[in-house]
Amino acid sequence: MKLNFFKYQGAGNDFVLIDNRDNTVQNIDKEQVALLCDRRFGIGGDGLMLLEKEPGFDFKMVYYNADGNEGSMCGNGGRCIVAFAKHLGVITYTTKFLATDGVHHAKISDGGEWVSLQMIDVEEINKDGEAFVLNTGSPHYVKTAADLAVKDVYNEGRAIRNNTTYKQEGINVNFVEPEGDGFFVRTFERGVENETYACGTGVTAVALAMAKKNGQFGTINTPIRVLGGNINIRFDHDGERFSNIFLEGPAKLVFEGQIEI
Ligand SMILES: N[C@H](CCC[C@H](N)C(=O)O)C(=O)O
Repeated sequence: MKLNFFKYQGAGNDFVLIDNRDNTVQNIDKEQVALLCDRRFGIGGDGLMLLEKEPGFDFKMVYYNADGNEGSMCGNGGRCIVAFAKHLGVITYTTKFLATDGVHHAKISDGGEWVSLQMIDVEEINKDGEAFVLNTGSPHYVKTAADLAVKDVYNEGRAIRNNTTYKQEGINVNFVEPEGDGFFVRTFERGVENETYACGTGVTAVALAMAKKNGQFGTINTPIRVLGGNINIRFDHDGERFSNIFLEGPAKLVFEGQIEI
């Protein structure tokens, strides 16, 4: 099968995107997705997305993790597929699309490289020892850390992701340290099974967990630095519920090409 692909990155979280409005990609298997995402034998990416037609929506986002398993919601992927939809002429500056966790609204800047994506509302934040556990479309573990720049995120994150509590379903592990008027965050991602340069649902989880931890209510704006750039999260917190959550950051086309699989 010959595929035309587009490679995007959002704060260094990178993805292979395929326009599947004509349904040429059907029953893509785990090995094929993993090969496309492989940085040595394939194109390379933290995940792969198909942009598909969906009645009542501008498009549907189908997301796979780099290991080939169909993943849950991907925030940076969501921002990249919005930029891709604009590039294809499917949308102009605003959109309503469907993803695995439900309906998403998004807005894209004039230049088409800055995307604000609404995330699902969150009510439940649990504790695991000192850490926070919540689902922002994907499951996340959030733990504060000191000297994050030199932390062994790969080994510590992998150990948490594979402990008896999380081994079966997996979890994304985020370490956070205060920085300026926001935070610095590093994430070990399930499905990539490695540290990535950014994780959108992850930084969203961090922003909400830190607001809960610090007792912040009202409309909150949280700037977060990740290894691949800067992301902003704004949301409302009424003490019970987090709503109007927006994940904002860059989404850029890197290159496009054709590959035979
Ligand atoms: N990189 C993604 C998360 C992908 C989800 C995945 N790692 C999982 O939970 O299976 C993001 O920007 O939100």
